[in-house]
Parts: sequence; structure tokens; C-alpha cells
Amino acid sequence: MRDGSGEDNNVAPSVYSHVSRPGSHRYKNAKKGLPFNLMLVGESGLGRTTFLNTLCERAVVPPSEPPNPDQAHIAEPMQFKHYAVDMDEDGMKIILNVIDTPGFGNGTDNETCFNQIQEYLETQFDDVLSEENRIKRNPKFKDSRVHALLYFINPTGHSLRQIDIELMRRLGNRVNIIPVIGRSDSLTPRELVLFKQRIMDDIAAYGIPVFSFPNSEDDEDDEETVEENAELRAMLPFAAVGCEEVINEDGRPVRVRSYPWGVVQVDNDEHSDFDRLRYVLLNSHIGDLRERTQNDIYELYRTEKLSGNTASAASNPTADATQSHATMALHPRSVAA
Ligand SMILES: Nc1nc2c(ncn2[C@@H]2O[C@H](COP(=O)(O)OP(=O)(O)OP(=O)(O)O)[C@@H](O)[C@H]2O)c(=O)[nH]1
Repeated sequence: MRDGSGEDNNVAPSVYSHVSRPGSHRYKNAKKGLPFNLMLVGESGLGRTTFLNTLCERAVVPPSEPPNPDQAHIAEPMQFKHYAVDMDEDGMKIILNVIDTPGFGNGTDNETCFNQIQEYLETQFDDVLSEENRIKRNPKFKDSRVHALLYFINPTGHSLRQIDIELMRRLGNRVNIIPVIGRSDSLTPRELVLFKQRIMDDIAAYGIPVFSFPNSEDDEDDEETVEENAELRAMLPFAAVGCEEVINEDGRPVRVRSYPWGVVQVDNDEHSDFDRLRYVLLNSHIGDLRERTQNDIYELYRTEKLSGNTASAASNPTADATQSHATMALHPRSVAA
């Protein structure tokens, strides 16, 4: 494994080493390892870094220093922090590159954060575009386009806030956005169901183009995939819970959060959607997310860039959705279904 320090560490046996599901490894052709670039965005305290450590099954991000009370009034600017972790998912090597964005949403004006993230995403597209235009290609070129952005929503139980709507509307045509409820164990099961419904109502009402597990446009998907995608659409937004400790249950390691009243099991589908989300990202949909980034999102950007029209689509996704086939593919047509 490589972590933020770039050093190799030993990889502990995964709690998922026993897992193999139908649809596993829909994307197999990666001998050297399949690169997957994942961005995490959400306000401070929603469990982004705990989620990352849980996803990678190790402390990729060390615990942060407690904030100095004397400095509490100063909003730290947003940063882009990079972590690279080699993962073994059911026999497939995945080179996971994570871009975390601590400091997002800390200020009163979030416009700067929105601009910085949009610029980051577009810079990666520009790099690919200029590489494509070189007469002699660089064999060591690293494709850093972001394949998925997990957007962490505050578990308020109410509905989406302005910052959520703005961010997702603005970037939905630049990256596959997967909405996630952070610290979802703060809600009761009933509150969670209602909150998910309200969020999806808002997503549909505001025309936010999130990644909605679409089936192939040419009906190439088999019955199992169609069913799985419908099930995943119904789960959106995913309810995330990050692991705090590992306990031993019948000789098996179980990742949990402990409370006076009992434990929340991170990988138990009845307690959280963490396991399904992990599987989507690292296994069943890794190919779809990568292909969609290349075939739809990048192609749209490339067309806009070459025709000198880049500003409009990212800031006004729904307006452009009526104009181009590529954008139509990004429209949340299946979200409401
Ligand atoms: N209830 C609950 N608490 C969580 C969960 N995940 C993390 N926490 C707690 O929430 C606090 C913040 O977690 P972090 O992972 O540091 O949150 P973050 O979003 O990375 O926040 P910053 O590091 O400030 O950017 C910590 O006290 C965690 O223990 C969760 O799933 N449920």
C-alpha cells in the first residue's frame, strides 16, 4: 500500500476477502491495476476522513490535531489533499487516488470553494486534452480525471441546503456525483427513509445531475444489471457510517461504532449503506464510472472547450441538457423513476 507519505506498508487481510457477489468484476481488463480517482467533498465534521479510512481499511488519514480555540474564528481555506492507496478488491488491483477537500464550506461565501473544485476538475480534462493533441504522446502520462465525487450531506433530517444544491448543480456535468448522507447513524431508520426521500425530491425538483445508475442506452445490460441498478437508484443517497473500532464476533472481525445502547455495524446492510457503496465504487460500477467520465463527461467538456463554450454547462446543467446528446446522458432522467 502507498499512503499519503508515498511509502509502502503491509496490507492487512481485508474484512471483504470472503466477499464475491454476482456482477463482481464487471471490469476485468486491468493487469497493472485499475486507476480510480475519487474526490471527497463535504463540510467539516461529516465523517469524510473516517469514511476514507473505513473504505481503505487502514488509517490513510492520520487523526487531525484538535483545533486551537484561539484560532476558532479563522476559517481555514479549502485544500486539496491527495492520498494514493493500492487496494486488492476480490483479486483485482485498484490504484485508488483520493482527493480530499478539507475546509470546504467553512466560510460564509462558498463561491471560492465551488470555483476551486470546478477548476480542479477542468484542469484534469485540460491535461488530457493537451496530451491528446501532442504529436508524440508521453507514455508516462497520468490521467487524473476524477471518476466520482462523493458529496457528503449533513444528516439534518430536513432537506438539501443551498450549499448542497449549488455545489451539485454546478459540478454535476463535470463529474459523477454520488450523494452520501454523512454520519447517517445520527438518524433513526424512519428519519433516514424520510430524509432520503426529501433529498431525492429536491434533486429531481432542482434538476441536479447526480450519478443515477443508468442502464445502457442501447439496452446491452443483462437482467441482473438492470435489477441491480434499479435497486441502487432506490438506495440513493447512500447512508454512510464510518468505522470507529473493530470488535470480534464469533471469531470474525466486525467494524462498528459503539454506543451505550449497542453497536452500529458499518458493513451490515441493515445498519448502513456503506458496504453497498464500497462495492459500487471498487467493484461493480468502477468500470461504468470510468467510462462515463471518458465517454460522456470529458467528451462534453472537450466539445465545449473546442467550441469556446465551457462556462455555461457547469453552471447551468439543465439549460444545456436540452442541447446536446452528451448532456442528455447526464440528465437525472432515472433519478425520479
Ligand atoms: N455518529 C457518527 N460519527 C462519525 C461518523 N464518522 C465520523 N464520525 C465522527 O465525526 C467526527 C468528525 O469525523 P471526521 O471523519 O474527522 O470528519 P471530516 O468530515 O473529515 O471533518 P474534518 O476532518 O474536520 O474535515 C469524529 O468525531 C468522528 O468520530 C459516523 O459515521 N457516525
